[in-house]
Amino acid sequence: MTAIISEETRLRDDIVAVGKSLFDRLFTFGSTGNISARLSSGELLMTPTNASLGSLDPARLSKFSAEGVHIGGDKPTKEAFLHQCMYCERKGAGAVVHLHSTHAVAVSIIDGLDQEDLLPPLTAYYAMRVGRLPLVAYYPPGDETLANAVAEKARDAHAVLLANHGPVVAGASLREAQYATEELEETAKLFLMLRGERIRPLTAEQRDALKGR
Ligand SMILES: O=C(CO)COP(=O)(O)O
Ligand SMILES: [Zn+2]
Repeated sequence: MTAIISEETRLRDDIVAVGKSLFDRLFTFGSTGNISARLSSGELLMTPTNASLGSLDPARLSKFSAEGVHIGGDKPTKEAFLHQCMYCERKGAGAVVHLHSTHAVAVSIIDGLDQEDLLPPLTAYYAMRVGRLPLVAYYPPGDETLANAVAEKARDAHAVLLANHGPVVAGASLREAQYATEELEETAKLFLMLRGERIRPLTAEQRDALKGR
């Protein structure tokens, strides 16, 4: 007999697998970071507050109705409003990943970078998966007034960097959000490694040639 696995069961398992993979590879630490994903009904699954992404329980993920009401699972991440505001601004988003990945956090603390586009297009994959990375001003974690600041920046960018905190990235699918978050972190690492060197980022023409890839 073939078991029919529902969309929700599969998505719950995917969130747990992506969380564990990111945690095991040191993309976030302790109980930091949170993940959400959207079901075709418009309902959202989210990681619970104070949970380690390395040991999530699929049955205990928080669930929100399409109208944004918490309807099941453990108490949701304190950044639930942040995830919800990304879905509002990014209509095609199927998932949102927020991490405290070290090199991206370091970039979020450097003064004097272009606040509308923090990192140069060092590689083709950064240009393809992230594109532009604006900075969102500092707010304490879980501060709901952060939503307006994020909404403003997320209107024209699917990845934003919270000052002195970490990245928030939307993707059409959970895998796309994961891959873009990883690309962002690796590019932040490259950027820090190359500080003080004369560098040769992609030109505008080279970037344009990547559109649609
Ligand atoms: O990253 C975090 C806060 O910004 C983690 O918070 P939660 O444990 O509430 O998800
Ligand atoms: Zn955080």
